[in-house]
Amino acid sequence: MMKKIVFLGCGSMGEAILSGMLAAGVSPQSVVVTVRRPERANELASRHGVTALASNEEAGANAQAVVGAGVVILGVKPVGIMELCREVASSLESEAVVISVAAAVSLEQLEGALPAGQPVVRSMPNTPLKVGRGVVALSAGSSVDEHHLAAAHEVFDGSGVVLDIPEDQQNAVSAISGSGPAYAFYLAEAMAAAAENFGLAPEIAQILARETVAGAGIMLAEPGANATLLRRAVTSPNGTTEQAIASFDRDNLPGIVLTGAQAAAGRAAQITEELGRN
Ligand SMILES: NC(=O)C1=CN([C@@H]2O[C@H](COP(=O)(O)OP(=O)(O)OC[C@H]3O[C@@H](n4cnc5c(N)ncnc54)[C@H](OP(=O)(O)O)[C@@H]3O)[C@@H](O)[C@H]2O)C=CC1
Ligand SMILES: O=C(O)[C@@H]1CCC=N1
Repeated sequence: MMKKIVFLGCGSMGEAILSGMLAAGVSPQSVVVTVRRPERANELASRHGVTALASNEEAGANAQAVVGAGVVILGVKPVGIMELCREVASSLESEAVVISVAAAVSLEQLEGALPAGQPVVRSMPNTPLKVGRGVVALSAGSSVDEHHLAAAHEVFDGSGVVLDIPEDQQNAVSAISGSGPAYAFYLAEAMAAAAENFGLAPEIAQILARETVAGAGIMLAEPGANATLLRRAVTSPNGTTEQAIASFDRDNLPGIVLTGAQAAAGRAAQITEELGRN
């Protein structure tokens, strides 16, 4: 049987990873999750068939969960993650691979809160892992060997593309693929609002925007797909799309996206610094 996989914290991101992992064939019997609220624990247990513990109900839930675990995924918010590391430190197996999904929390900060020599991997996943189309970037800590890194890859391999990157690129990755699903959803929201502005019924507006962004995403997911070529295929010379793209260019949509991504990466750097002061 596969060694136990533990999620300490299982909200939006944790559940997306969990869903992708189970869909890829991992047995729910090998998974234990912890959350704070009992109602959330019950929800996860009944939805996925995993063992779920609530730390508000059982004070030692996190420490209890990591005993005997081969992989421990830290799925909590950056604030509180170091406290969580210290809470479970003495219960971790020395060979357990600790994978943080937290934006902005450095390997140095994580390693400082865990036992010396603990293998730690910093990751930046995204929620499309839930549907098998995620992207995850991994950066290995100082005690990670090839077996530990392979174990981290194995967590995500069945539900998306896994990349190995230097840690100093993590904030940039976070600003593109970590936050990126929100940018795509925001575009869908803006398209629906534009449709309503034309006088279309709200439910029709939602369908048009949702199906269009989803359909375009599926086309982009085809092997060898190229966003520029796909865009050009819609843009007839002297046609209608051309006018919309020209308007987006005049309003500098690429510049707007760049400034937004820079703001996201800047916030990550700020969070790292704030955590360092605690
Ligand atoms: N959301 C995203 O798209 C992405 C998020 N991330 C990272 O993922 C991490 C989690 O974010 P997200 O999933 O959005 O946040 P959520 O608030 O949705 O999830 C946090 C989870 O942690 C649980 N939790 C908090 N404290 C404890 C504790 N002490 N012990 C056990 N469980 C605890 C919460 O339980 P309860 O529900 O009971 O309160 C909840 O299940 C963040 O660090 C973020 O940077 C990274 C990439 C993308
Ligand atoms: O917004 C956040 O902080 C997290 C990290 C990347 C996506 N969501």
